[in-house]
Amino acid sequence: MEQERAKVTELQENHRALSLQLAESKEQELNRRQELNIASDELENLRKKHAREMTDLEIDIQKKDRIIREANEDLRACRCDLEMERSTIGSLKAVLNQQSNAQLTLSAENRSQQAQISILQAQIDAFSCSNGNLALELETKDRQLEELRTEAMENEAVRRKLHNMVQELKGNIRVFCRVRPVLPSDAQPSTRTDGSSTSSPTSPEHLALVRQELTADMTFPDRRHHKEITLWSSSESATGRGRKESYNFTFDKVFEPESTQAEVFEEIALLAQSVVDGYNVCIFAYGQTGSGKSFTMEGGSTDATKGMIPRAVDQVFRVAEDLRNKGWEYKMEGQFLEIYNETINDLLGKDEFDMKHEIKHDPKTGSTHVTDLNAVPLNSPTQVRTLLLSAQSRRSVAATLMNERSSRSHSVFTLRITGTNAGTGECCQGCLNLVDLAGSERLNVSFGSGFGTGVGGGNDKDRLKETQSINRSLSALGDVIAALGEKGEKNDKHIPYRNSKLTYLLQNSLSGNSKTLMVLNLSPLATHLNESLTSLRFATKVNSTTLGTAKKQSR
Ligand SMILES: Nc1ncnc2c1ncn2[C@@H]1O[C@H](COP(=O)(O)OP(=O)(O)OP(=O)(O)O)[C@@H](O)[C@H]1O
Repeated sequence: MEQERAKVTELQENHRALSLQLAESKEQELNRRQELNIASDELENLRKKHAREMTDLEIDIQKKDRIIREANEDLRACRCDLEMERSTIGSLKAVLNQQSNAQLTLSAENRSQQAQISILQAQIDAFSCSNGNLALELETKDRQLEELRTEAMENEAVRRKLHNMVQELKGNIRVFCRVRPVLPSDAQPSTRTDGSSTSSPTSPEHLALVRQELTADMTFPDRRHHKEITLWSSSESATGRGRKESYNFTFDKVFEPESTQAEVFEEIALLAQSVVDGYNVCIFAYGQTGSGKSFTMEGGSTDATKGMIPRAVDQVFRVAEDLRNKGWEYKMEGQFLEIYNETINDLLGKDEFDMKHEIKHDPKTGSTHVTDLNAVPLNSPTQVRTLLLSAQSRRSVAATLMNERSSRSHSVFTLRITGTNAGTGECCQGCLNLVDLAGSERLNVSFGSGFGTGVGGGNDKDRLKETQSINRSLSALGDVIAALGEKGEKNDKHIPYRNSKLTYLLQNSLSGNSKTLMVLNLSPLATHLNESLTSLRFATKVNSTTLGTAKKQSR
């Protein structure tokens, strides 16, 4: 028992010792656990830190990778550049080689040119000796040229004077004849008399063919002076044989269809110039409707096609300007009227055509005046062109009521010029009348037997009145010219100027106090051959009419 007790005690002692050991172990375990917790916290922190550092490192690595890639790219580009530079250097070296070769050649050439220069210099030295002589010769030639120029100017003045004298001595109405070209509109089927028509009326071949067919047989035999025109007509004799008859006419100038406005004006220029010298000049266009009167007088809108009125005005202004430095001062004014149904209308007026105008002549000065007619001071040729345009539009406004007014009325453009020379005290007045007559085909009776009042056509009352009035005035013109032709030396023949407004207005231009030119316009068409022959006979009579000598209007 004792033993048992001792054993229990020993066991208890062991138990206590073991409990103590256990407690110590537990405490140690607690401590260890705390340490373990701390260590695992630290481990966690270290892990997080490590992860962060790893992320940073990866970003860093990526950056570095990018930098490396870029550096590689740069390197590649640099290599390319280097390659290119190398090839450039290679080609530059080749060029350099070529250039140095060329330089060698140039140097050789340069040396040979230097040698040539030396030779030339020697020649120049030799020439400069004779240069002095040449300069003297040149001076003499210049002097001679100047003398010739002065002589030419003097000759020109003499030529003009002689021209005026010839024109004064000639004393008759001069007549130009102008044939207009065939126009595309002439080839329209409506113009054709045979009533035929073809498939393509506007093709060039067709037009050429139709033109040939339509054109009257006309020739111009005087190739040198251009003064003749011959018309040919074909007819059938009683025996059925074809017969050709020719009609030859001679005028002061004949203009063929190809003639230009400038060529026609060249012949008229000196007449226009005489106006500035103080003469009265009258140019009138005569011919059937559509024969080119308005084209000749007024013309088209371009410089090449402008007609006699604008060209004459330009010329008058040019001459007046030239005479300025000889002390002459000029004043110019323009009037533009039409005679329609024996009534004068002011084409430069502002009102309706209801004003009555009367024609007055001053026997002392030989000047003509139309009452209440607008006289527009003219300062430049451009202003005249504007005036002509406004007159045309005024006429065409009337034409909407009257139908083709221009061929049914006479128009008269008048340019008056007054010149004074303060130095010499001289004064002169000139007057230029440019007349576009109504179509002459309304005259059915030929000149010489006296123009009748045959009616041209149409039942319409206005047309009848127009036709009668045109007939009256054109036949009055024929009568006046016939009477002037018969006047002879005694000067006692009555001239019926008062029989129409037209002849009364142009009295001073027709009575010998004026240089008068008639431009006969002809149609080239075969259908108008008879009308052309009538016009040519009338013009021939006019051409042989002696009016007297034009007088200079000066004080
Ligand atoms: N020399 C020419 N060159 C070119 N075309 C011309 C020529 N002459 C006339 N013409 C043309 O012929 C046509 C008729 O001419 P214009 O009107 O001048 O005739 P006109 O005799 O004045 O007729 P009207 O009596 O009806 O006024 C116009 O189209 C005009 O442009």
